[in-house]
Amino acid sequence: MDQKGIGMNANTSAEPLLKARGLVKRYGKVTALDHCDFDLMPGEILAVIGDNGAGKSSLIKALSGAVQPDEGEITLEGRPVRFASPLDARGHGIECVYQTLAMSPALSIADNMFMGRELRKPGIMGQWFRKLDRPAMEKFAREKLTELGLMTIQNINQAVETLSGGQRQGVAVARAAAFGSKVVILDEPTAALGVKESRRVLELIRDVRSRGIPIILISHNMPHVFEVADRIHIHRLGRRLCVIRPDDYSMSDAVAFMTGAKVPDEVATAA
Ligand SMILES: Nc1ncnc2c1ncn2[C@@H]1O[C@H](COP(=O)(O)OP(=O)(O)OP(=O)(O)O)[C@@H](O)[C@H]1O
Repeated sequence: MDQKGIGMNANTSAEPLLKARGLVKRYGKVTALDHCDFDLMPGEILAVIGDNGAGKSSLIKALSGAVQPDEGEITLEGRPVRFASPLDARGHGIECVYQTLAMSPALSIADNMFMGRELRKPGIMGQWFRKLDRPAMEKFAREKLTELGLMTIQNINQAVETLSGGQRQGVAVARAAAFGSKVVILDEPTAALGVKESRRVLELIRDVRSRGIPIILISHNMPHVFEVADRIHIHRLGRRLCVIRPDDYSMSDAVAFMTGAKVPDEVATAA
């Protein structure tokens, strides 16, 4: 079905930046994605919510190259894509920050920001002896963290294990935003954080959006979802049930849709 009838923001006329149609993912006898559709509009924060086991992770994994769907099509900026791996998806500008952050705790912030993309010294030292250009990496990391207002971090050479949970999440998001990403996917970014740190991460999510990068936010935290999301994709039984805007529905409506206690009306029809 198309997007008619869904109350949307100023992006309504735009084409989805990232779109999926009819995604199917089976694990043996379990159908984790059952002809699932998905639309991420340019510049929006799209929350993905759903009950445990509804298939949210499977959807995100399919969109970020961590699993290959058995059926269906994904398009990025209107072009069909097929991601062989998360690295492949990243190469196309899709950055995923997982719950279990892919960071090396003992390495510095600068090192973590560059993981797999280190800058080498110019000339023979870099090309043949693989010497890292540390000053350039530190400068870049410092600039990016400052841009996102994350310079509460004192020392760029500080090991990531010495950072607070919120700061770590910040580094991961800064990393995603710094490398020219087209889409940033955040999986439960506030799950392990305290109130103050969660606040900071929510602000950071808005900052990233204000830089024009759309965000997919998977979260079980309804107040956070309702606070930052432009639209909310509600996932149920392996597919998109509907998409709502936080202004049009209450949190209890969303939970009722998610659990099947209530059937969405046409304002919320997208599935
Ligand atoms: N690797 C796997 N092997 C077998 N079954 C799987 C695998 N991954 C997911 N599933 C199954 O697919 C279904 C959807 O799981 P998925 O993790 O995508 O849901 P979810 O909405 O992210 O759940 P949660 O909120 O609990 O993390 C579940 O029934 C799950 O058991």
